[in-house]
Amino acid sequence: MSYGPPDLARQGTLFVVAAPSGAGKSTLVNALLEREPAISLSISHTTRPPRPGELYGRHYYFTERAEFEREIAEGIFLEHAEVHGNLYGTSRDRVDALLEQGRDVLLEIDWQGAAQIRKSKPDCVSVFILPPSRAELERRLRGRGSDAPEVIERRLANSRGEIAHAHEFDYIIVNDRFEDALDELQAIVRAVRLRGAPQCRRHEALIAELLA
Ligand SMILES: Nc1ncnc2c1ncn2[C@@H]1O[C@H](COP(=O)(O)OP(=O)(O)OP(=O)(O)O)[C@@H](O)[C@H]1O
Ligand SMILES: Nc1nc2c(ncn2[C@@H]2O[C@H](COP(=O)(O)O)[C@@H](O)[C@H]2O)c(=O)[nH]1
Repeated sequence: MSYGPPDLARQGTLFVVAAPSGAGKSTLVNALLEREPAISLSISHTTRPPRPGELYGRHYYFTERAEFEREIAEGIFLEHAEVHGNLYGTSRDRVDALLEQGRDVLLEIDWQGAAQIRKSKPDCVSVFILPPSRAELERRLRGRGSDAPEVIERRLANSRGEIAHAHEFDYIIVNDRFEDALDELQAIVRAVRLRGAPQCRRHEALIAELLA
């Protein structure tokens, strides 16, 4: 589906959204895309088996590990990481093509992928979603009912290591009341569209000059 002519004079903005599993990242991103349909969501590749109802090409490009590893070697990924025992990656070509057409693109990835993206695309805008408490994170993961108990345990255990990287992101949103978190995410997107990259990064060159 197309949402009006792309702005060819400007590169699109790359938004990166990360969170511990169950914090509500996909729910927030899907609701954001309803409000901001001109943003393109990148569909990731993964070796994770599909959950009931998940479709190839809509939720993920589900891939065997051997094929994924071949694709890593071929360099097709803009970023890739092992998360909760499975490989996940973002293919480079589609993201670059959309950005060059002036489209804004959103990646829903983990903190390791976000760190790789920050190196290759320093103008990206990154957002980390926190749950309001550990108890609520666990409630959401169990309540979602999409993963086996041992998978939920693993994801909960991994959440500490993921949350330890929250401060590396440009923005942090606490997803307590859903509508408030969604408003915050939309406000970030709108502010970046109006004013460009986060304010502190736009002045990096001047700060470097003043410190020289
Ligand atoms: N603010 C909220 N209050 C209560 N429940 C929420 C809230 N946000 C999301 N949820 C619910 O929490 C569960 C987990 O949400 P979601 O699947 O979006 O998490 P996620 O961060 O994308 O996880 P993963 O990384 O595993 O894909 C879902 O059942 C969702 O409906
Ligand atoms: N580095 C990347 N991480 C990704 C990508 N796609 C998804 N993810 C992250 O994996 C976990 C688990 O996802 P799930 O669908 O199995 O629940 C979650 O944190 C995702 O953000 C990717 O392309 N690269």
